[in-house]
Amino acid sequence: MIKLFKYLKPYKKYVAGVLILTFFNALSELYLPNLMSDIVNNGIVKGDTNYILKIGGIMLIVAAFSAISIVFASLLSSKTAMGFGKDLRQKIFSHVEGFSLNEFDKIGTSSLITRTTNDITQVQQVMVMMLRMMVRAPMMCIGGIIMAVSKNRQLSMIIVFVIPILILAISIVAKKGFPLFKLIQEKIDRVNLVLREELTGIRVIRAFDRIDHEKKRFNESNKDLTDTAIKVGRIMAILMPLMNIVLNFTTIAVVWYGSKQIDMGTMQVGDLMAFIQYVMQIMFSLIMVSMMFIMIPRASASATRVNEVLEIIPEINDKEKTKEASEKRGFIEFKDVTFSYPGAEKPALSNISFSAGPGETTAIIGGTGSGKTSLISLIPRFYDIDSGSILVNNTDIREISQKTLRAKIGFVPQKAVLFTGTISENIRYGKEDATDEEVKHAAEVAQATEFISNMKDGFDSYIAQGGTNVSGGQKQRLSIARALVRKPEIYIFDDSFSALDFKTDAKLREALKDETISSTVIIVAQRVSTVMDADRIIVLDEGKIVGIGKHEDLLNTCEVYSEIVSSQLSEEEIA
Ligand SMILES: Nc1ncnc2c1ncn2[C@@H]1O[C@H](COP(=O)(O)OP(=O)(O)OP(=O)(O)O)[C@@H](O)[C@H]1O
Repeated sequence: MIKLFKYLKPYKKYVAGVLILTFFNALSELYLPNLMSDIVNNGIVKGDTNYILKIGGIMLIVAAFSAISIVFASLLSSKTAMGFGKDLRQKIFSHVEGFSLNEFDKIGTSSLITRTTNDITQVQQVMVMMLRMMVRAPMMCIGGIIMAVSKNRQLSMIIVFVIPILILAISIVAKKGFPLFKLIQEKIDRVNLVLREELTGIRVIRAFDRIDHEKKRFNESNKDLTDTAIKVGRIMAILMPLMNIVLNFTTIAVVWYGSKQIDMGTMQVGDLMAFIQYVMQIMFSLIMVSMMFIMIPRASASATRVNEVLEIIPEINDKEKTKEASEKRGFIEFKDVTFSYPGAEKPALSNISFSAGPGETTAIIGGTGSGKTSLISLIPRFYDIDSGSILVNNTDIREISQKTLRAKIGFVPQKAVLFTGTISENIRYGKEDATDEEVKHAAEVAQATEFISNMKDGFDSYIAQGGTNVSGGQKQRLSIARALVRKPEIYIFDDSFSALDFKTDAKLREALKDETISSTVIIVAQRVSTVMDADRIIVLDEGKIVGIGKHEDLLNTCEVYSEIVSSQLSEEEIA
């Protein structure tokens, strides 16, 4: 958790303020019983009303000072903790933004969400408590002991006897509870994961009538979390009554021996009353420390999880000195590229070599799992390759900054992703400063204008979370428009026409021809009709190129291609 303290740096003035204010608060609280003993011994016992009023007045001032200082200390500590949480969430978010897809797979989306929300809140809560208790608890404990000893040395022996008992009790309870805290956070992760899967997969769950099964799965993980939390709660619940028993017995002992001393005339009534208050203060400060001991392990389990994310060094980084790609536009070259996913037994792609240039359309076809998506994911450097090189405009993509590289690319993913916001906002995602004309033009080329104008608010119509209020084909067209508005050097379409009917697919490809005349186009497709006209067709099979050329050539030379073609087209279409 200490590692996270560096995020407190911007708030050091606040932290200093809290420490100073709690210091004064503790001082005044330690002073109050002393004043009370004075009022009893010299005012009440002697019947001196003036003295009572005078010391009473001072007591009121000290109490008011104590109250004001604690109010401001609370305010500052809350501000610090909230700011700390905000900064940390921001830090995680921007760090995670730099992750390659491998790192996302490693931690998992659900866990990343829990870590950014719940885990940070745990750390934040303890931060507030620590700020307030760090100075106050030791001061009240040590100060209380000093004051108590100064009031009566003999009676103080009771405290010496009780403190080790308390410390022992706290340590036993804490030792039992510690391991369970980490477990709780992991179980929250699990609940989040199940919930996420169930919410995103609700249609499949209903269609396959698996609601009962999913309910059971959620109940199991929910119960698991609850059981662990109850277990921790039970262990921790012992602590408070235990403390109270010790506290009450201590008070009884103090009153017992104190009254005997008063009887013998070796102690004054006021001193006994002050002594009892000091004992209370010592005990309460110990209770506070023990509460901190309860919360710190949980927060430190959370802090470890947060640190795990922050300590991941993204595999894909820009070199210190990045090159600008040359003046050339849109040239792509794969030179003997081999790539494997981490932990995979064999490469997803082996010895891939080809080149593509502006004004050309390169299509990639192959059976499912043949490596098409993997291949095009390498161009924007979503993953780094094992061997070989990928050149864009004659420069290795590892030499160019990721920002420069990606600015050259208009990427349309296999699964269209839209963001909450209006249609025009979604299209403008490709180019922030696109004019209304540019947005409209992109929509037109993507064959989206018709359905957009049929929507209630046209381009201002609202896209619901996850794009659920538009159809699959409409989503695809909007994500195509988003790439088009960028006017990039390189277009990558990953099976992006699959949800379109044949007519729209043909119209869209026709409109794209004019639009992409000076750009390099790479299209991944399952349909032969989509790739037939391409300048170059790459046929993939089990991660290897088994054919490369034009449609007519491949029909005669590539067995895999002719099999795909004959399974899809009629004799006349092939000719
Ligand atoms: N993130 C990943 N981690 C590990 N292996 C993966 C990952 N993504 C894909 N693979 C594996 O790589 C191989 C190629 O997958 P890829 O998605 O590139 O195929 P594809 O040709 O695009 O298939 P489809 O047409 O079904 O989309 C498959 O065997 C797949 O199991």
